[in-house]
Amino acid sequence: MAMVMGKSMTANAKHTLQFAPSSTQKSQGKHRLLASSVAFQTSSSLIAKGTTTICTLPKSRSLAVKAVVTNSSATVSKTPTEEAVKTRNPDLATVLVAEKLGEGGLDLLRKVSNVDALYNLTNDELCEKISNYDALIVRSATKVTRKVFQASNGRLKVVGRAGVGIDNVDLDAATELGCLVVNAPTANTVAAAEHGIALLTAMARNAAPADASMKSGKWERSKYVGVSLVDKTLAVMGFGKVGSEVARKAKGLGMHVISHDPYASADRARAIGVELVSFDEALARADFISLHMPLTPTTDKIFNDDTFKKCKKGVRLVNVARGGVIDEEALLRAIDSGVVAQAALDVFTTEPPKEGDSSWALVQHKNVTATPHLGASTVEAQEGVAVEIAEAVAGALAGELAATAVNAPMVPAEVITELAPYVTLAEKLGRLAVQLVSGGAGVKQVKVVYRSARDDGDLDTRLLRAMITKGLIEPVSSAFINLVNADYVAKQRGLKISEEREASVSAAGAPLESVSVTIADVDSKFASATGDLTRSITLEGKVKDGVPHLSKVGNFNVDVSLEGSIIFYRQVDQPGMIGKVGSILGEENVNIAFMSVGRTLRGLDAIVAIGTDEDLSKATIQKLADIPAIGELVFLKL
Ligand SMILES: NC(=O)C1=CN([C@@H]2O[C@H](COP(=O)(O)OP(=O)(O)OC[C@H]3O[C@@H](n4cnc5c(N)ncnc54)[C@H](O)[C@@H]3O)[C@@H](O)[C@H]2O)C=CC1
Ligand SMILES: O=C(O)C(=O)COP(=O)(O)O
Repeated sequence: MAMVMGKSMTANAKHTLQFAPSSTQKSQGKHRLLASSVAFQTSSSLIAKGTTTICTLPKSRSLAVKAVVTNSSATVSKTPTEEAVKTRNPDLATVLVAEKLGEGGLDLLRKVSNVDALYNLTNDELCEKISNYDALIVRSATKVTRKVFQASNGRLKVVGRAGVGIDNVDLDAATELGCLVVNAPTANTVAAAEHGIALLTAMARNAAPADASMKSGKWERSKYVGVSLVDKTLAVMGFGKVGSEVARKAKGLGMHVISHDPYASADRARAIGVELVSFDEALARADFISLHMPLTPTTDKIFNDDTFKKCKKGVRLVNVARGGVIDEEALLRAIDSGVVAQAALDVFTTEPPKEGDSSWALVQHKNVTATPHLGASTVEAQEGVAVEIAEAVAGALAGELAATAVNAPMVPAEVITELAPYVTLAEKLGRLAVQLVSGGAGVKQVKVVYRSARDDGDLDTRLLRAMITKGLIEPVSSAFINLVNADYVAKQRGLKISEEREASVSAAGAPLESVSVTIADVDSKFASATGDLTRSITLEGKVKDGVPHLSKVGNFNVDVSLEGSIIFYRQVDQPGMIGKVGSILGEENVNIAFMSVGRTLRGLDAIVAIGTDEDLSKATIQKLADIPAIGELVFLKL
């Protein structure tokens, strides 16, 4: 008699708890996030409609989301006060705010988490502390490097960038380690655009040097004759949120505005009277150039010696984007040669500039107007950004994937709502299937078949694939898997997941009729789970009345709700079996939640799937396995 207990696998099975939003949170405005958030579900429970869990933390650090005001308060200290540590609520997530954040955001965070506001940490100090935190909030000064993610030992689950540019966060490292990165992309747009215009006008009229001259007691009217903006051509490089706002304002100043942005829509540009042109044409025509693109490998030093050669002599340059989009040495040369008449810079390659470097030399140059990265620094923008990022981080900790996630696929809220029970089903199928694998060859090939009446374009399977991956990998490893890193982790482990669609005519309205997961090229602890192919394990599931059900084990039809734990066994189809099994479970106080018998032919074999509320002891499993008519038996945890 082949009898296998699922012990070694189940011992490894991890229990994760989702962060589900409470009504309190929703009443505090979380519903705004839900409207455009991606949800992600864990193994442990069903979720509120429209949300799914992106972050699952070990139970000990689970976030009981409730309105609790902790005693931790904003401080400029580098370590939390003893009082703050003592009064920490262990049921709440702990958030490190590493740069100055508006009070509105801090208040919001304090209601749902323990908050340490510790500013001016060095990178080493951040690395030392980060393993104490579930979330980190930064602005542009903190470099969230791979070292930081590694130093967190897997605890850090969310990084919130209180602003737009995420060039100070190592997104590859975040993604690989399953850490969600969110930003606050809208609240500082107007501030940055206003600062761009402030620098443009201040530069044209020499406001800063004239002010410095007057403060030194001089009255130099002829030295500071400026240039007019009206009728001049402004090239806005990057027609995104800030760029288009600058364009709108510059139109109001009577400028002729052209723009280069490889991804901008011509209609949007036309709507505000802006002509979209090529990069070279923008340079050739502009009297003023204003930079508004992100710093990426493509835009790194996009303004260099070659670029400046293409500019009109005497062009004036404004940069409120990122210092790195300009080769600063080349800009110094261009200013010295008169190609660039003036520059107004808010951002630098090195912030703050250090004596001797190119940023420093630019700041000191008489033709340069400089501000210390002030684009987002208005009272209004900082309050807005603080609330925007606090909502995004709290939402992510509560299991929602904020609309501003920058390293996870965005799935519309209505798709999440619709797929929620299938997401649970997908994880549980993966979790069950991998527990049926025997031997140490490892799972390398998995085929997922979605039976659906929907067209391909009408069924987004990314969430389902990610959850199957989670289910397959988490029970047999220490990996933490979520929507952020599922594909990455699968690839790292050489796990190939192929997806197929089968058309079905039934299940009117439902996105899916069934999902099946086949692990190929493995031996099974439960031979009956192998389907038509030898050395493969196939499980199929369906959603009934919103509840995930197992519908097939190998070629046997079963119907068992996927809750609690499951016993599978193969038995000779004969009377009295249910009674025998039931009384053994009863003696051990194990409650049967569901039971399903699937047989091939009367009198031949049957597969029985029993859902139990309690776990089975080794002795109970042995007693069941010893029943003579039972051929093979496994106990699996969901
Ligand atoms: N100085 C400061 O305090 C602030 C700086 N910023 C920076 O301003 C920049 C723009 O921010 P948003 O408008 O909010 O971002 P956004 O994402 O709305 O716009 C960026 C635009 O740049 C375009 N782009 C990408 N590559 C380009 C290229 N090679 N050439 C031309 N355009 C390109 C994109 O298509 C997009 O339309 C970012 O670098 C951001 O970090 C934003 C806020 C405050
Ligand atoms: O939002 C951005 O991209 C900014 O550059 C603002 O940076 P800050 O948050 O002021 O350090």
